[in-house]
Amino acid sequence: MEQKRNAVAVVGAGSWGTALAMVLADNGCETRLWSHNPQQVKEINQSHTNEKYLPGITIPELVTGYDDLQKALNGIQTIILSVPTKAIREVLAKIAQFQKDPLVIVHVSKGIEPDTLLRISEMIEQEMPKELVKDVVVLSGPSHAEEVSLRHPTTVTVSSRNMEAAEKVQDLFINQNFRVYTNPDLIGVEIGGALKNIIALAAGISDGLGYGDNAKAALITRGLAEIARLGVKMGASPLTFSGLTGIGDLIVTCTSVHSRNWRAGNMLGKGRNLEEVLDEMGMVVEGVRTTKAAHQLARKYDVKMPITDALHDILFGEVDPKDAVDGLMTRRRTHEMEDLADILSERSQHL
Ligand SMILES: NC(=O)C1=CN([C@@H]2O[C@H](COP(=O)(O)OP(=O)(O)OC[C@H]3O[C@@H](n4cnc5c(N)ncnc54)[C@H](OP(=O)(O)O)[C@@H]3O)[C@@H](O)[C@H]2O)C=CC1
Ligand SMILES: O=C(CO)COP(=O)(O)O
Repeated sequence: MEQKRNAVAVVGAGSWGTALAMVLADNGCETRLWSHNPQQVKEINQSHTNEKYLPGITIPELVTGYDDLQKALNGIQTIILSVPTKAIREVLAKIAQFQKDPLVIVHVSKGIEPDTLLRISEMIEQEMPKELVKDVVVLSGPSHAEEVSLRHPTTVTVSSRNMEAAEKVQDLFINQNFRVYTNPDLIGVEIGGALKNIIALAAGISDGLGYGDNAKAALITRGLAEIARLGVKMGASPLTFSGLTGIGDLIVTCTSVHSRNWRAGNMLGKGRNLEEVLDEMGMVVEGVRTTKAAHQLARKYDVKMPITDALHDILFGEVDPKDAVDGLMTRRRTHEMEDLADILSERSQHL
């Protein structure tokens, strides 16, 4: 593989941080993988494994584990932020305590913060002092860590307000197994990545209830319609939702047993309760908090999001999943494309 000589810090050694560290190492980068768990760092450095998050996978020698965040970032210009959305502010606040030079911050998380309703790039800009941020870039798309760590062909997209920064990140990650595209639509890329987790939970529930492929196709297609309606109202390009970070990530997450969101939904559909499902997963299920945020966003932007609302009722209103599906199927009859067409026409009148 092509040899490059950058040093990069990956902040967060869960499934995704570890798989991305492997891609960087394959590209010849000196890769520092930080975890807040010293035992895990010991395992990474001694056995070159991360059994909890990527069982059976050997991590390349160019990846070194760090449990000291300041040491991991010493002399580093680019960090890959790979902790769950809920942990982002806490980790950034730690970095801001010692960091002196501006960083390129590449975030790879898929969520929206409830209550503030901020996308992750906005959370980073709010949490980090301006002088410590050179650029913020998002990397997103249909990419299960389990398959990336096996070097199976994978495609993702990077976006940023500064497309030169996005192109540098494209160059950092791209290789023969990991193809990286660019897209200037930062809002669309972040919204697609975050909201697909809601639909993946719903698809898991549908499968858990014993429904079939027709129901799954309906959820993916109508799920995409409501994600696009909200995204376009928030300023995204409608085209982005037909790309990797829209339909691409919906397909992979709604149809794969690797998806934690699908798996959690599947258990809910089989009658388990949310608390015990999250305990059993032991890994992040981003769609739960993002459902709360999207339910709030639908009201803020006055957008119809019936699948999100139904999932909100199941997760937080103790509505029985079967009743929620019945509710969706008996909604007032409607035109398939009308709402998005209205939103686009309203938007063009404001241009
Ligand atoms: N897994 C995947 O295939 C993909 C995931 N993503 C996104 O990447 C993000 C991370 O997901 P993923 O790696 O899968 O999650 P995991 O649950 O696999 O791992 C999360 C990691 O973050 C650590 N962590 C949790 N809270 C904190 C904290 N407060 N401070 C420091 N570290 C913390 C965890 O540590 P501990 O072990 O101690 O809990 C763990 O190492 C999510 O937003 C996800 O949607 C995106 C694309 C693919
Ligand atoms: O985002 C992902 C794949 O693109 C991973 O999805 P889960 O978080 O549901 O596992």
